[in-house]
Order: sequence, then C-alpha cells, then structure tokens
Amino acid sequence: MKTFAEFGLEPKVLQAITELGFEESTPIQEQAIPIAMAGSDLIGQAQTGTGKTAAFGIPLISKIPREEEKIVALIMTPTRELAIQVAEEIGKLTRFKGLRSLAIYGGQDIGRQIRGLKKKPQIIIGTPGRLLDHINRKTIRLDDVQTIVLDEADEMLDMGFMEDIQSILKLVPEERQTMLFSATMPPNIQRLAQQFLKNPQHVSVIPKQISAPLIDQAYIEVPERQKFEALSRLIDMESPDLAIVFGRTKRRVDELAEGLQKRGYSADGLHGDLSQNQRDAVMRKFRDGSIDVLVATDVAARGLDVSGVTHVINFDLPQDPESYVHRIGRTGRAGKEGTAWSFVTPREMDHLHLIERVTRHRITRKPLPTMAEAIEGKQRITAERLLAMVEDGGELNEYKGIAIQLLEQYDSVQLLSAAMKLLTGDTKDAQIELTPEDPIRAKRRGGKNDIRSGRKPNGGYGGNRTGSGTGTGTGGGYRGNRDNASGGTSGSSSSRGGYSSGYGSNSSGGYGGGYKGNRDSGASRDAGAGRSSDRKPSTRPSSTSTRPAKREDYDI
Ligand SMILES: Nc1ncnc2c1ncn2[C@@H]1O[C@H](COP(=O)(O)OP(=O)(O)OP(=O)(O)O)[C@@H](O)[C@H]1O
Ligand SMILES: [Mg+2]
Repeated sequence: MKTFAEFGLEPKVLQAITELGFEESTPIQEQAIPIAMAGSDLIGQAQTGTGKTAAFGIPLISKIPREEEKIVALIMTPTRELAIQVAEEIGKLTRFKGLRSLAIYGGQDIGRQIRGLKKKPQIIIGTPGRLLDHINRKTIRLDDVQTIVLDEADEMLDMGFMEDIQSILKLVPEERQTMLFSATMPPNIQRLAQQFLKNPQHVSVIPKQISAPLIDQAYIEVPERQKFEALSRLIDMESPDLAIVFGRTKRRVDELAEGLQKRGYSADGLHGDLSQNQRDAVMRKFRDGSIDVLVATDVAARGLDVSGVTHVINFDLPQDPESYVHRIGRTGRAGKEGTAWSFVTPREMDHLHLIERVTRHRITRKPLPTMAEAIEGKQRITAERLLAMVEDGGELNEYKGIAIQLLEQYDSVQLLSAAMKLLTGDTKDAQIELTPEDPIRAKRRGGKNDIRSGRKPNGGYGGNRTGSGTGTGTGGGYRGNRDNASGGTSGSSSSRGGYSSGYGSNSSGGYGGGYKGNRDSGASRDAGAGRSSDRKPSTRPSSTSTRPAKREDYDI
C-alpha cells in the first residue's frame, strides 16, 4: 500500500492526514487519488468502511486554493447525518490548509445556513433537496463549481433524488470534474453517469465477497414475538461496546428504543420522523458514547462511520441484500473487526438465503442465547467493571475500613457475590410488547442479479423507475405499496402507480412484490407525521407522475 506522501500532496494536507492517524492509503484511495488528482472524472466502488470519503476528499481539497472565495466544490449525500459526517471529515482534512466547508441539509434552520454561506465556504456538502432550495433562493450559486461528488449515488436515486440531482448538475459548469461513488451500478446510475460524466475512469475494489471481510456474520432463527427477548439476551451475552440495532419501520424503532430503555439499556432511536435537532442529539450521544445502543431505521444504513461500533443487529431483516451489506458495514470499518447478527423469523428463511446468495457469503446459524449465557455476559461485564476499579487502586481507601469489618464477619465469596448481584442489577425484566411486523419474504428472483454486476438484487428496478407503465398488477411491489401509503400526504397514489408497475413489469419483477411491500404497507401510519422535508414543496416539479417519493417520506 502507498503512503500518502507518495501521492505528491501538499504538506498541509499531508499533515492533516497524519493527524487523522492514516498511515497508509486504503486500496480505493490508492487507485482513486492519482486519477482524481489528474482531474479525470471517476466512478468509484468499494466495500463499506474502506475510506471512500478520503478517496474523493483528498483530491477535492488539494485542488482548491486557500484564498478562493466562491463555492468551487459540491458534495451530495443521501442523508442528513451523512452530510454532517462528510463535512466533518472534510473539515479535518482541511484543518491546516484552512479551507471553509459547510453542510447544507434539510431540517436545519435555513437562516443559520444562510449565515454560514456568508462566510464564503469553498466546499458545500449537502442533501439534494435543501441544496435546490438554496439554489432557488439564490443563496447558493453553482456557477463556479469545479468539482462535484455524488456519494452513495445509488441510494440518492433510490430515495427519489434523480430529478433534483439532474437539476443541480445542469447548473454546474460543464468544465468540471465529477466523481460518483455508488455501491451498485444499476441502469439509472449508468444513465446518470453517461449524461453527466466525461470519460469516467472506473475504480472498483470489490473482492469476491461483497461484504467487508472483517465482519463476523451470524443469524438466529426466532419467532417474531420472541425477538425482543432474544435482543436483550444477545446484548447481555455479547456486551457490545457500541451497537446499532436496525428495525424495519419508524414505529418499530420507537418501540424498540423504549423497550430497551425500560430494561435499563442505554439506548435511543433514530429515524426520519424525529426533528433534526433530535436526530443530531441522538447521533451526538452515540458518537460520544453516552448511549451505547443506537436503534435505527435504514436512515442509518448508509455511510455512517462511528468508531467503536462492534455490533450490528438486524432486529428485522432488511428489504434487500444490498441494504444488508450496508447495514452490517456500520461495523468492521477501517481495518477493525465487527459482528453482525440477524434475527430471522421462520417464514423469512428464504429471504435470508437470498441475502446469502447475493452477497455470496454464508451466514452462520447460531442458537438463541440462553438465559444462562445472558446472565453470564452481564456478570462478566460486572466483573470487568470491578476489576477495572481494583486496578485503578487509589480511590478505594475510604471503603477499605468497612470492607475489612465485613470480611471479619462474613464469608468473602458470599460478600463478593452479593456485591456483584447489586452491581449487575435487577434480573426481573420489564415485559416488553412490540407491535408485530409482517415477515419479509423473498418471492421469486431473476437469475443474474447481483450487487457486483451492478444490478439491484430486486431485479433491476433502477432501469424502470422512471417508467410509466400502466398496469395495476400486484407484482408492482414495493413502490406501489409505498405510494398508496403516501397518497394522502404527497402526490396522488394513482400517478405513482404508473411508476411502480413499471418496476413490476421487469423481467424479474414480482420478486420485490412481497417483501418491499411489507415495509411500506406500514408507512401509512407514519407518512406525514411531523417530518420535515429536505425540500420546499415549491421546488417540486409539477409532473410528479413518474417521480418516486423520497424514502425519508415513508417509513425510515
Ligand atoms: N488510509 C486510512 N487509514 C486508516 N483509516 C482510514 C483511512 N482512510 C479512511 N480511514 C477511516 O476509515 C473509516 C471509514 O471511512 P469512510 O467512512 O470514508 O468509509 P466508506 O468507504 O465511505 O464506507 P461506506 O461505504 O460505509 O460509506 C473512517 O473512520 C475513516 O476516517
Ligand atoms: Mg462512505
């Protein structure tokens, strides 16, 4: 692997990289940085947690002169949390060079963003909706942009940002460098690339197994109604440093977070119906370790990089294999090891096998942790806490008098056991009832779809997403359900129906029909509930007929 000094970077950027503790470049960085530094357009694909942010970030900041006063670089991300995180990483990389960067995302006070823009940042990192909002208000001009990055491009398109991205890209001078990073290369990404990238170089570091090799993957077959018990036993047994628990819907996440709190875990929930302030607060608490279990919808599946996440638990299986890869990729990052567990209800076994096939990775079956294992795990933690304090020494003096007295009267094993029992906490656990979710099921699946060939595992829907089919068949699948759910709040369900049927008519359509639908059928109760859109309604194009709604508007 190359050291960063070998890329001919300026000293101030090198200094920042050293400060970040990066010693050698990762494979995607080694390949992408020289190409990007030479100014070429680029399409990058690499496993989760392998440093794609710096792969585009380093060349991007290298190009910008310190005295620049205009917006010359724009990075787009699918979620707000990711915009914030990428802005932080860019901030760290430009620390010594002294560039200004700003995150622009929905849900944050626009006045505050406008004040930030007055400081003349050179680099903007934002979600497409809010970016367009600023463009329409003329608070952001893209006339001088020389570098564009689309991070998690496939996810942005999945979330319905295609038109927004196209509108934005059309406003950027043609003389520019465009870099696109995507987990997959479905047809719509390819079209986007064709339309907006010039002779892009493909940089792909994707080994045989798509998921990161450092993640130990296991599953537990467990009936829906026993899942919560399984979760608390698993957490007790494994005692993660930090864990992310993924739930299928917003309601699920709320119930899980509340249930875990009732049982005394330090947990909190993250999903798209929370205010941005709440979302920020939860992420802050998770990053600084004041909570150790983050319960989240797929809003946290992509790109999030929190060091110390040792466990990812799929409380509910994800919609599709690709989402599985991204979810578990929140652990096992930057060369560290991680563990991923998935709960699979008996009726979801097919779906699990589908995930195994597409990811080309066997997921090990493990038994439900027993009560004894859970208790043992808890006791181990208590013992560790005790020992840490013993090794710490000093501060115990004021307890020693009473300890000696007690030991004179009682058996030492008896005493220590009692102390440990107190420390471990009450084992009488609160009863937690969750609203049951329908199982996710894999129906039928087309032959060659796989993440690495760039096709969505659910059958190339990317190519059809802007289709205008007219069928009403049930194979139409998830978009159809999703749209029904949202019909009352944005757009008409019938117009969107055309879109979904286009998907269903795909050669391998029907596969997505059942399992996508499950998630979204629950969306109706959540749709519109206090969410804050990433965009102003006025920026919505009038012809919404072929436009999928954003994922955030639904159930994550
Ligand atoms: N060369 C390096 N050496 C050590 N650590 C690195 C290096 N490059 C990046 N990292 C760290 O690795 C972690 C993962 O990086 P990053 O978030 O960019 O991954 P990613 O490839 O974008 O993952 P994802 O697909 O999940 O978005 C970050 O904490 C980052 O600081
Ligand atoms: Mg990333």
